[in-house]
This record gives sequence, structure tokens and C-alpha cells, in this order.
Amino acid sequence: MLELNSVNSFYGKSHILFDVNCTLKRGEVLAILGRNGAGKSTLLKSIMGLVDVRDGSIHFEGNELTNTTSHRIAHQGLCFVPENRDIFEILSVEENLYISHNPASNWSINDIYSLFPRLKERRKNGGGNLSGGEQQMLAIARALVNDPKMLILDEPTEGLAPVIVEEIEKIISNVRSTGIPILLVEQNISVCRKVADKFIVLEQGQVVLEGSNQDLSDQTEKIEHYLAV
Ligand SMILES: Nc1ncnc2c1ncn2[C@@H]1O[C@H](COP(=O)(O)OP(=O)(O)OP(=O)(O)O)[C@@H](O)[C@H]1O
Repeated sequence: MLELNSVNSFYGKSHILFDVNCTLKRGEVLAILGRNGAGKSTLLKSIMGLVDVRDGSIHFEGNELTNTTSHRIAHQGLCFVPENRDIFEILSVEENLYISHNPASNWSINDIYSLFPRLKERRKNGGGNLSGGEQQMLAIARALVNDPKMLILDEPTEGLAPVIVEEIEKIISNVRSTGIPILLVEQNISVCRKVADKFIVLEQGQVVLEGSNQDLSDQTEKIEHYLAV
């Protein structure tokens, strides 16, 4: 579904990503690991058309996305959920969902409430009054009502309490089971072990390690070495 082939990305003269390859199929979760500054955000921005990809290619469902406008990429069904949990704080949970709802979406607001019972409980609350975990849920829910073909989640569990992290893990697994592929930037290996089918580790803009879900357990030490500050 998504295929990156020898992607080289730049900010002006700074060469940031070097020959990055990865693929993501329907119903899969691909985790992207790497310490701060390793190039994870640049990889997401390359896919979303926000940085200059000077060499290599990016395809989604066979269509070339390399250096296409973000607007066209979003139109293809790639939906980016940023780390800052982009929601409307002055609107209620329900209003946030209705404002993003695509009438042709496979996801009704009730489907969302079944997947996110906590959002149902909080549906009249203002977006700005939600906890960090609830805001993250709402950000994912808003992406879903827009009927995405693929989700890109940027550090969805960062700064959340363990019990909320578990809820987010369940949500990711439930979305995965509907067939929607997910590209997940995540620093927490334990989360990756629970939800990811495969992973890559970035270091100074290069893929230095990749593997399956099983490898996340078998190669924990090696992975932690790349994540250590
Ligand atoms: N707008 C920019 N202009 C120039 N260099 C940049 C820009 N944004 C990021 N970089 C550089 O690109 C490299 C990769 O940064 P990137 O933000 O992709 O890393 P990251 O793995 O997402 O880190 P973090 O977890 O801190 O977000 C870093 O060396 C960073 O300094």
C-alpha cells in the first residue's frame, strides 16, 4: 500500500534522510523508532509532502506521492495525527467529531463511541477540558471520521499514564483490525511490541535496524542501544 524507495530528504542544503526504504501493507502497523533528531518527523513529513525529497520515491496504492502537495496527499486518504493533538479546544467532543465527519465515511459517530467509550462519556465536554489521553483519543477519532485509508500517528502515547497508554494500544489494535494500515512513530518499545507488526530504527537519517514483531522482543537490547541518549 505504502512504499518508500531509497528516500533522500533535505531541508535546504541539509541532507537529513539517506536511502530510506520501508513498506506498509493493509492491516499492518509499522513502528518507526529512533532517538530525538534521528529523522522520524522528517520521514513523516516526507510522506506528507512537507519536505523536499530529492532522490527516491514514495508510492501509495500505486500512485506516486513524491513531492506532491500535502493537499493532494491528504486527498488520497493519508491522515496525519500530529503529536500536539490537533483538536478544537472551544468545541465539545461531539462537535469536534461532527466538524471532521466525512458524510461518505465508513465510520459513524456511533461507531466512534463504541471504539472510544470514554469519548462517549465526555461527549458534551469542551475539547480543552479533556485530559491528555482523551485529547489523543479525540485526535485519532477525528482522523477516523474523515475516512482515512491510512493513519500516521506521531508519538500517540507520549506523556500519558500507563493505564491510558493501554487504552491507546487497544484503540490502535482495533483500528488495525479494520484493515487500516498505521504508521506509528513511537519511542516506547513495549507499546510497539503490543501493537506493531514490524519496525524500523532510524539513526542519523538512516535505517540501521528493521524487523518483525518477534524481533522487538528478541532484539530489545540492540534497539534500546539506538534509543539511549
Ligand atoms: N526545519 C528544519 N531545518 C533544518 N534542519 C532540521 C529542520 N527540522 C529538523 N531538522 C534536523 O533534522 C534532523 C532530524 O530531525 P527530526 O525532527 O526529523 O528528528 P526526530 O527523530 O523526529 O526527532 P524528535 O523526536 O526530536 O522529533 C535533526 O538533525 C534536526 O536538527
